Amino acid sequence: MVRLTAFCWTVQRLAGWSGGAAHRAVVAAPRWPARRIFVTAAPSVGPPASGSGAGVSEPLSGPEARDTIFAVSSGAGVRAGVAVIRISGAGARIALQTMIARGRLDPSLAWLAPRMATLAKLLAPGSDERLDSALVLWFPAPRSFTGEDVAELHVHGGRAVVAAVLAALGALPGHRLAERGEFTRRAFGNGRMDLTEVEGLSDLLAANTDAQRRQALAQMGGAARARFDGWRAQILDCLAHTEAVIDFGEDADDLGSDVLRVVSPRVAELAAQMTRALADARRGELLRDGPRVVIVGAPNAGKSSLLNRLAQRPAAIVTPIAGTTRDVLELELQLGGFPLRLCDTAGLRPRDEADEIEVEGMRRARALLADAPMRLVVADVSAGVPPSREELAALLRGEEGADAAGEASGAALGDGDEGANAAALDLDDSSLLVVLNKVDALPANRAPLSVHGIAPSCQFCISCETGEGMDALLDALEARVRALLEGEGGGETAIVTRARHREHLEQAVGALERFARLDGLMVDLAAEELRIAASEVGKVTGTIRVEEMLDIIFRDFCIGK
Ligand SMILES: Nc1nc2c(ncn2[C@@H]2O[C@H](COP(=O)(O)OP(=O)(O)OP(=O)(O)O)[C@@H](O)[C@H]2O)c(=O)[nH]1
Ligand SMILES: [K+]
Ligand SMILES: [Mg+2]
Repeated sequence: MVRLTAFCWTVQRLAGWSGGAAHRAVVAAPRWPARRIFVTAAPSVGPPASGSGAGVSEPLSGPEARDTIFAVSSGAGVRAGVAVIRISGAGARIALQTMIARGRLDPSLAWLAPRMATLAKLLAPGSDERLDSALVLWFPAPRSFTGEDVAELHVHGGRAVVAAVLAALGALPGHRLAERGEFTRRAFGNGRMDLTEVEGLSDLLAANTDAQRRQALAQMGGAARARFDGWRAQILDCLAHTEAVIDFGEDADDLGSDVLRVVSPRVAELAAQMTRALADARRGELLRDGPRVVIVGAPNAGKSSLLNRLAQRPAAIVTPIAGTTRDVLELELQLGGFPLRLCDTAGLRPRDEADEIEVEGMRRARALLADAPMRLVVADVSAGVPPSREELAALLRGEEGADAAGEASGAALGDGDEGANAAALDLDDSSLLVVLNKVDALPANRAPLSVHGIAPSCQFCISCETGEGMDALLDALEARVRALLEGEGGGETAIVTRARHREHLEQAVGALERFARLDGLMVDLAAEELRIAASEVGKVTGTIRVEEMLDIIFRDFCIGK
């Protein structure tokens, strides 16, 4: 990241230095909303825009800002065999006309077949200095990723090559480096993608596991969009029927009951469909982020050793001193193609045996335990005695029990803590696995150990030292993570993949439910509820735009995407 930033700075400075003052302003200007449009129809480079003439000066905002943007799309700052530089905007054509030897001979670009790779010599604008030979791809608008004219230059990946080509592009009037996610933002602005598809693309770029890749691909391909658009269209249809009644004025009351009689079952069915989509145990969101698997237990039980075993590296400090771990240590892992976030925590013990730092560590451990979708409770059985069910329950509950939530230091735990503690207590919950560790210290011919009163399928004898029993534990963990993320649909992709979707959908369902409670005399109110529902669903796909939300979504992208 640091390297990337530093690299871009160099390019910006190079570009600014090689061009005139106007170019410098264009290239280095930090934000895009308040840009000006540059008319780039002239086929030659000509003198740079100087604030009048070539520049049309009414300020544009949002996706309408129409500079020609360019960026390395193949991972800036990375040394690789090939670097892909993408150019989007009306000026993409100019770039090809001025920087490609054949483009100068025949500016009509007739020799450049759309969407076909063409080998070409890249020249510095205004000189015959050869920058590289490149594969050039030309995607005339609107059949391109952004919906604008797009050119791709596949150049050699050396830093000097890439810097020289970027500097040359920056010297063209109206051309500037793209910002984070700006290509995608233009694709969205031009209707090439809706917001859920944009988010799918963002998730695809971030996907670390197969399951994340599958979900992201489905979403990018419009799976969620189709559902949300379908719902919105149906709500709008119901709204049209309802609004028609309002126009009948005096006679509206009778008509109102008639229409609501027809529309109501449809609205109820829509609310039911949306409620079903919401009742997915948040698996779409969990899969994006990776569910948390929290390791808890008494000090020295071997929690950090277990984390290191699972991570296959010494990520956490392990010592024989009880109370070694204090902070929460979280690692991202893959298990059977699924992501998870494994958390090591401070050992749980009576407060009066712990120092101040440990007490804070335990508070954090309990807070995590409370809403973790998976828990591993580790116990040391090297003495040959497994813990009792009651001992485990007491460990998870903590002596403070519910009163911890009321304390000032526990404020971050929030109001729901008492209930959450009770949930953490449920030893029969299949999200909780009991891990009996250090069996290597037991005699070889020992009788198998187990905690009385806990299902055999939920407890595992292991040794972090020798690795004994790890396979069975991993199998069980994988099965549970799979069940959590695939749900009962057995792999049908979730359409609610972000809290944002959930919030809007809940609002929409709320409006539809209020609609259902109105009678035929309140057609105005009924129409208003439908309008709210349609608008909330529209916010998910971006049909209804909320600028702040767009900023947040596109900020997640890398430069060049
Ligand atoms: N023999 C044996 N020793 C183990 C095993 N697992 C952990 N230990 C030892 O137990 C001690 C404590 O291990 P840790 O992993 O630090 O335990 P912890 O639960 O993280 O401890 P705290 O962070 O202090 O709560 C260390 O000396 C480990 O080497 C095991 O499977 N067999
Ligand atoms: K320890
Ligand atoms: Mg530890």
